[in-house]
Amino acid sequence: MAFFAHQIQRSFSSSVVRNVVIKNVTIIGGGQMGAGIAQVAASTGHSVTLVDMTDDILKKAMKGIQSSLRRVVKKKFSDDPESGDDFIQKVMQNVSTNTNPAAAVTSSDLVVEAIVENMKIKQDLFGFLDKMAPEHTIFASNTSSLPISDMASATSRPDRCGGLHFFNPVPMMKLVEVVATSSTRGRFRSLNPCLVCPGHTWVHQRCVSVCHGSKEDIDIGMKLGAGYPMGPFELSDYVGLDTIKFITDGWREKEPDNPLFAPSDLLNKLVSEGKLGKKSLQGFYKYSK
Ligand SMILES: CCCCCCCCCCCCC[C@H](O)CC(=O)SCCNC(=O)CCNC(=O)[C@H](O)C(C)(C)COP(=O)(O)OP(=O)(O)OC[C@H]1O[C@@H](n2cnc3c(N)ncnc32)[C@H](O)[C@@H]1OP(=O)(O)O
Ligand SMILES: NC(=O)c1ccc[n+]([C@@H]2O[C@H](COP(=O)([O-])OP(=O)(O)OC[C@H]3O[C@@H](n4cnc5c(N)ncnc54)[C@H](O)[C@@H]3O)[C@@H](O)[C@H]2O)c1
Repeated sequence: MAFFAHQIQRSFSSSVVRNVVIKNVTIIGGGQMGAGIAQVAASTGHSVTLVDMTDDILKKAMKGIQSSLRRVVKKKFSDDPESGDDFIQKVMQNVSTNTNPAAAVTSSDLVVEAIVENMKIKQDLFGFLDKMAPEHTIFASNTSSLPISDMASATSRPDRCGGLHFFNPVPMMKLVEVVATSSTRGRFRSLNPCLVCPGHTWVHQRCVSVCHGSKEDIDIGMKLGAGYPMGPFELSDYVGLDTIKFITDGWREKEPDNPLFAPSDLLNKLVSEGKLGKKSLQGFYKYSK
């Protein structure tokens, strides 16, 4: 994770990208993923600007980063709590917030987008930021399922666009997928991580066909029998049911006849009722603050 900013550079053959020193990182979207990415970027010494639409959202994000850092420090500095406090203070000093994306990218070396999983909204953002950011700035998306090349096409810098797909919760998960496109001609081939993940389609199939009344059994079964830390319904709540819906609707648009991607009435109902999972305190399960 310490070298996350360099991973994207290593996947590009272009010297323009490879020679950029990444110091200033702008994260657009201060939800669960954006806040986590801001935390790891700031913890590895980068100067981070976190952007979202309102100050309230950003305040909540900063609070979340601070409490996650406390959990990290509890382990990392278990025998030296004072150094732990210093670490938290230093990391928090590396993060500033802004509700104005244009101002936030003026001296950015790397922008990581972590907003809603919707191509049109992401393309609008990429197109807008392209006009505001310096020429050398690299654009990355944290998308779960959308083609990076379609976002890159909204910019004049497709050779400097890629994917940095972090996993949730970012401070705990050690995997980051680096996604290149044909324009970046990198060492990595362009891929759409979640579109090729059979586990996820298995979950979808189960949810469509058998979830009525048996989610607890499925979750317990997968934890006890397969060693998963969370069952598929718990994990869906953790990811966010709105995000899951965006992803699965996108799959269906691409392959309308594939029975694996048939719509889930239950998922649609929960999302329409604003039951988005852990972040709204209700999804498949109920949660307390
Ligand atoms: C109808 C439905 C259709 C479904 C279709 C499916 C469609 C496809 C879905 C695609 C989704 C794609 C999403 C995305 O693109 C990709 C992803 O990110 S997938 C998610 C990947 N993440 C996981 O799989 C997480 C699995 N869970 C875990 O690993 C653990 O449960 C946990 C989250 C680490 C929590 O651990 P627990 O033991 O359960 O709980 P604890 O609270 O005790 O935590 C343990 C340990 O971790 C520390 N910790 C936890 N969270 C944080 C944090 N945010 N920051 C810092 N530290 C954290 C905690 O302090 C504990 O430390 P300890 O006390 O042990 O020292
Ligand atoms: N949730 C996960 O487990 C997970 C894991 C990996 C990747 N992702 C991807 O990360 C992205 C974000 O997911 P999330 O779970 O953090 O979502 P989230 O709903 O928690 O947060 C999204 C944030 O983006 C903000 N936002 C929306 N449009 C914006 C705009 N135009 N400008 C600035 N801010 C804007 C929202 O206010 C919100 O705070 C999605 O593309 C998702 O697919 C999610």
